[in-house]
Amino acid sequence: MAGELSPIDKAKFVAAKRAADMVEDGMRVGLGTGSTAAWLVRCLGEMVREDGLKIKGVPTSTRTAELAREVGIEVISLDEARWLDITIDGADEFDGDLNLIKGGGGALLQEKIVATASDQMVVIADVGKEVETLGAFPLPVEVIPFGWQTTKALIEETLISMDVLGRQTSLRMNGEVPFMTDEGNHIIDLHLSRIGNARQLAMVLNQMPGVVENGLFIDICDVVVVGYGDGRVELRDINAGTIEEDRLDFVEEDNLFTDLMD
Ligand SMILES: O=C(CO)[C@H](O)[C@H](O)COP(=O)(O)O
Repeated sequence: MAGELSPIDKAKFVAAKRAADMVEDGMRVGLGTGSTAAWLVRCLGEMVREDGLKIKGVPTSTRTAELAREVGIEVISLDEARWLDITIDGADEFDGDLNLIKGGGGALLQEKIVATASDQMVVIADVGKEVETLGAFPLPVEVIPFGWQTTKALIEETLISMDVLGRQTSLRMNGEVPFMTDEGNHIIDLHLSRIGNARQLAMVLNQMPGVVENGLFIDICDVVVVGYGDGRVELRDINAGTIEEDRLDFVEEDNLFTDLMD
């Protein structure tokens, strides 16, 4: 039942539901990856089925593509869409400038390509993802499998030369085998605790041979919709410099929520 959901799940749900209201008929929509983004896809699916909303979705992972099709959203590729009106995605951390760490779900490469090809990137997150300084969440770096141990060592040396706190790195695993991204790459997680200069680190990492992309999203996100476990949502808009507050009643009144949880 709905009442059994944790406050974090409720927070994710209200953030997703509020962001779904930003999607209009005819839009090409980037669909993020992760548990919060999955709520968004379900909300949009309901709007397509029940309200006749007409959108085309560009998923950022095979997981999201499957879910989007399942709930009735028309799926197209980024190359078919070329440019998107909006991308809505989750995040692992966001700071006061709306810079992000993403890639906890391993989809950072497609997520960054899709978000960058959008008029607007909206992040949906529970309030626990808000940080003063990025870095407590391990920073994912996507690397090609060829020579990954050499790339890992190079990253460690660079972290030392940049005087970054906490220089441990680990290859992400999927059970006994290295985790594989949708593009057939591996992920090295950087355990840094605190990233002093995220902009510089993002640039340095991407210059290394073997590195495909890193999970720092700098100056990409426009709006964060922050969800709280009691149903409140806040919209933080970096361009307008505003914070809007709203409240959604998710337990009694939302059919999607109760249907899914029953
Ligand atoms: O970047 C991501 C996937 O690559 C996700 O957006 C991020 O990990 C947040 O996930 P969740 O919504 O499940 O907390």
